[in-house]
Amino acid sequence: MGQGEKDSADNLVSPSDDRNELQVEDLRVKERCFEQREALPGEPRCVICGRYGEYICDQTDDDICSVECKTALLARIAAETKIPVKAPARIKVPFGDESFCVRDNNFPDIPSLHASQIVSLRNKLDICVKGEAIPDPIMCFSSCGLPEKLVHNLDAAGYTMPTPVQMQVIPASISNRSLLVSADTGSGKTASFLVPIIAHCSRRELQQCESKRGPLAIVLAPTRELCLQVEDQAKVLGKGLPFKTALVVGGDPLAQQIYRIENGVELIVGTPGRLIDLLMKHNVDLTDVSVFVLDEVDCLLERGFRDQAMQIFRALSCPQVMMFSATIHSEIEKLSNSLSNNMIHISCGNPGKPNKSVRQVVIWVESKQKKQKIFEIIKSKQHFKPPAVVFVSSRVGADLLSEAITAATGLEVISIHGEKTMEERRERLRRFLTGEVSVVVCTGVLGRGMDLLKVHQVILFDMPNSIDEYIHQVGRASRMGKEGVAIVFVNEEDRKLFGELAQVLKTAGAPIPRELSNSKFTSSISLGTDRKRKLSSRAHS
Ligand SMILES: Nc1ncnc2c1ncn2[C@@H]1O[C@H](COP(=O)(O)OP(=O)(O)OP(=O)(O)O)[C@@H](O)[C@H]1O
Repeated sequence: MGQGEKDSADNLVSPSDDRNELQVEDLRVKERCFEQREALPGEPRCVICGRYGEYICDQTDDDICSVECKTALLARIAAETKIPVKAPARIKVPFGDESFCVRDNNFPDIPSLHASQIVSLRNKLDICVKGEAIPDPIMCFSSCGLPEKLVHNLDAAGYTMPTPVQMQVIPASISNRSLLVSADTGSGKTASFLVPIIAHCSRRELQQCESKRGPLAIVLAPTRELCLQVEDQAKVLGKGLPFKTALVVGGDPLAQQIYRIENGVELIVGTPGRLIDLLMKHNVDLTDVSVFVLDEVDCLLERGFRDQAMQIFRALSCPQVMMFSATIHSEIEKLSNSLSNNMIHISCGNPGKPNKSVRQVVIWVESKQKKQKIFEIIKSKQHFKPPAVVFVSSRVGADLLSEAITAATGLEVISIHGEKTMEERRERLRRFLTGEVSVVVCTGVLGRGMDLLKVHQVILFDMPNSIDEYIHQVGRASRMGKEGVAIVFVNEEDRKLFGELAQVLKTAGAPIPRELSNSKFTSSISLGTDRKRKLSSRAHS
């Protein structure tokens, strides 16, 4: 079919037709929207996913791109006009054999949300969306055509229902849209990109469209620990499906990583530096990569990483791009629009601020008193809530402080930072996560994305370099909305952050130390108070 030609929808098969069992080779039209290309300027767009609207739906005359989108369109209309649309019989298959992958039902369940319900659902869940033809949010994992084994794995992982960010990101991602997503720390962003990736890779495998091919998706993250965590979660959710992963980070043997990729993986999770190595020096074939995720995107597009991330992006053949962080600013938004057109912006909860579930306790501590202060906290049964993470600003500081706390309190305290070998970082993180050790002193390597499940207390011994890093570090104390505490040491040396810190504390309703609120580096704007009136009243007193 020539470009721009419109095929009569008579050739389109709809779920109500007799032939429920579509055979790929029988299809003369695109079955799934990801097979369809992006619409060129001036071309019709699919009313469901926004890709090239190659066909006209025979029942509504709308532009659509595939059988899948036709189904979604008819289902939505049926839901609105309450005409029951016969959903295909689901094939129940026993999950005995781990290696068994279940053919997913080819058609999404009937979405039961009316247009006005969608608006109120988004309002209620603080989901803000910006873009064209945005797919409706899902209410449950089984309502968007995921492989049944994947839904089973989600349930087994305790994910009984999607979080707000997952409700909106998963359907948008499955519709192959490029996304820029900002949502609170600990709100489930990782699964929101892993679930569609696993579904996409499993389908490609099921269709056996090519016997030998390269990886299908890449997730980029700024730290090795975060890559480890993302890959672990991918393995858990992809268990028993035709889905293999490769971890590509510095510090691990390069040859093993290349060998694993060349033996066939669906997903690569890596840090920019090592991935560039594979691309440039070892010519790993990434032509089949159709999904590119940048986790902690604001960090990856900062000076140090940006060139590498863009170099990897340019080596791919115009993939679906999905970018995630809890702190995304306008500069990142502008840059993201250059990576893909027709981008959907999704914002959930209260991003750009510390998670509301974290109680911020900021105390003024002179640098010379910091050690004594942290010893007191850790020795206090009332204030110390292990397991705890202590953030410092330097690698040497992490080693020295962990030794000092061990000596002063008798507790075994370990340090993690970039100078340690990958084995040491893995082993120390394992000991902390398994509860063998109850305090870890670290630099920013654990500051972003790390899902330190049992941690509900963080101590910022040193303030980080930016208020964004502050938001991510205090965010380690609360996952999925569970209460946590962040104890923060601040003094004059942190004056460049006083304004933003005071603003963040004021917004959260957290107490502000007098030295901070009275400092000349804390502008009245950040405190929302008129200091002149305050000073003149003191002049009279
Ligand atoms: N649908 C769900 N139901 C229950 N728990 C979930 C669900 N989705 C994610 N979780 C859990 O919530 C925790 C936080 O998830 P995740 O680490 O993906 O958050 P995040 O938004 O990426 O956080 P950050 O911004 O800090 O990286 C994890 O322990 C994860 O297992």
